[in-house]
Amino acid sequence: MLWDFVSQHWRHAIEILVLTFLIYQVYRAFRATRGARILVGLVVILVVFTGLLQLFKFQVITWLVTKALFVLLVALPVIFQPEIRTALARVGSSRWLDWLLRNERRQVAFLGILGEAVVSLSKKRVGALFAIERNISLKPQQDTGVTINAIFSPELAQSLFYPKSPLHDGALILAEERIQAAACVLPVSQKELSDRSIGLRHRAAIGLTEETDSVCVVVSEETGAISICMDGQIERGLSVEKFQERMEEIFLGKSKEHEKGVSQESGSEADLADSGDRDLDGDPGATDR
Ligand SMILES: Nc1ncnc2c1ncn2[C@@H]1O[C@H](COP(=O)(O)OP(=O)(O)OP(=O)(O)O)[C@@H](O)[C@H]1O
Repeated sequence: MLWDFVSQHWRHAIEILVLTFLIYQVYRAFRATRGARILVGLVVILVVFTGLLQLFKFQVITWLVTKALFVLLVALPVIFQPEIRTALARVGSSRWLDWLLRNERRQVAFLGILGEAVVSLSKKRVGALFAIERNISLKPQQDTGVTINAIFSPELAQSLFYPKSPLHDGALILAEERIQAAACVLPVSQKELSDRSIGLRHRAAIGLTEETDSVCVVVSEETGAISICMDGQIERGLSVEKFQERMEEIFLGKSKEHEKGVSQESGSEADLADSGDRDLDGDPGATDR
């Protein structure tokens, strides 16, 4: 009985909620403007008038009012032009937009710090493995290491990976732009890689990204080479510029024009999947799938 009622009317309930929300937002945007009273007055007159017409069933007047309403609808944006501009300006500075912009600014700052840390570790040939949490929680991997829960800074990252530091072995887990834990053990990929020289640090990065949607960044202790792992793929031997570019693409959704050129040169995604390897930047580094 109740189920029948719910299955018949759930769409109406959603419609009512959406309309209520929209009407309230329009009211909020307009309430402090000069035209708000005119709008309220118009709506009241319209409701009363339509009610009376329904009650007395005056057909000709109803027809006239319907036509006039159409003209009014076209005229409304002209009459309320200043109010609409103010309301739109308010939407532009709304908290939602602020939140989105702030979020992007935080991500940009985070990528800047990560870039600084990675470049410095690479120059000094200090081995490092960063695992960046996205939608899937890395709590199980965090629990294998030592909780840090600190603001992420290049200096702290370098100290943690410093070879004589007690926490330098294993991965640093980053989540919500903070260092959550250090010396974490990641699942090592078992798949066969075309490059057999790939060691455990890189395999652990591949392994984690096979199991989760996280992104891993590896700095090789041997060569200082920078790699990015995502979806079980590794992109190796990235230049600093290429690394920054790829990270922006992954986290900010920014794609650079000339990347199209690179992908055209090195073949489509499907070709790459077939070949099993791909060169990302013409360096000796390759991508293993
Ligand atoms: N399962 C794991 N999870 C996290 N880190 C790991 C794991 N296994 C190994 N490591 C890290 O990798 C280091 C060993 O790296 P190894 O030399 O085998 O790898 P590599 O991929 O060749 O890296 P590099 O180029 O830096 O030498 C260990 O000291 C440890 O810090």
